[in-house]
Amino acid sequence: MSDDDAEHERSPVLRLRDVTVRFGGVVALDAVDLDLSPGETLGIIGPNGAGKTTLFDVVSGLRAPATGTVEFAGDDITRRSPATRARLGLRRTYQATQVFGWLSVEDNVLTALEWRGGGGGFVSDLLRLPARQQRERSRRERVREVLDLCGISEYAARNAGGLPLGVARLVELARAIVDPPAVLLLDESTSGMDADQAAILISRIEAVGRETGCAMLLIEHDMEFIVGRCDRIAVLDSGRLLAQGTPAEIQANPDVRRAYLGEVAA
Ligand SMILES: Nc1ncnc2c1ncn2[C@@H]1O[C@H](COP(=O)(O)OP(=O)(O)OP(=O)(O)O)[C@@H](O)[C@H]1O
Repeated sequence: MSDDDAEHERSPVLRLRDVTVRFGGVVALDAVDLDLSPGETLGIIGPNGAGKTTLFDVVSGLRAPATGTVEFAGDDITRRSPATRARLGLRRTYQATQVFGWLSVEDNVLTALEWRGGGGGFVSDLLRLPARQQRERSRRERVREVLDLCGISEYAARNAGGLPLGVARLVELARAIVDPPAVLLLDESTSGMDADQAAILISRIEAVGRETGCAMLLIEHDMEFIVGRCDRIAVLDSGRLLAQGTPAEIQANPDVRRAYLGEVAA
């Protein structure tokens, strides 16, 4: 490996500097600096209103910060659209699932591949050229692989509308990773689920992390998952980055215990 390659592997895939977001008088994010390394899993925790969702909105491009920058793989993407960011390899799932209810599960995942390009173009579609058919086959194969990885192969032909919440979230996960991401943002994936559904989803998220090697940014209220699965944890409180570190460091941090766990200083 050359020095350049080694440097590239070490440099953050996502870098936030001095990111501030205000809503009128409310400072939702206050000069936040944050780095995410390639392949790393970083959990974002904090009390209600701490700024977690706003942070995801800034990273995914739904909200422009008042000040500060967002860099992805070394490029400044602060002013890039959410669609451009997704195409670059920055994907997000939402608390409210966003599947197309009128399509099959397989087609839901296929469309996530299609809109990111490589569809062969209109003329190719019209003439049904062999190259186009070959691409279609390999795309379907890729979709099946991903359905398998997410544990939802048995639902492939089912209409995505009206699926149980746990399965719908897995469809969304499949859509986010079918074209392998560099960074995956998971927003409270397990919210609204019972413990069994949540455990299945968490094990699939872990499998996705292992298989794709993508970096993950997680907002999650399941502390067992956050502590057990994340390489690092960042704690937001009233828009400020209160602390970041390994799960053990965060669990032992007195400021975090006070702010997040409501502990009173001795
Ligand atoms: N669109 C908005 N307009 C006005 N204020 C907003 C808006 N979005 C967020 N806020 C405020 O910004 C602060 C941060 O909100 P945010 O939703 O990012 O927090 P959060 O940590 O995700 O909270 P929760 O855990 O409850 O989802 C809060 O005080 C919230 O009321």
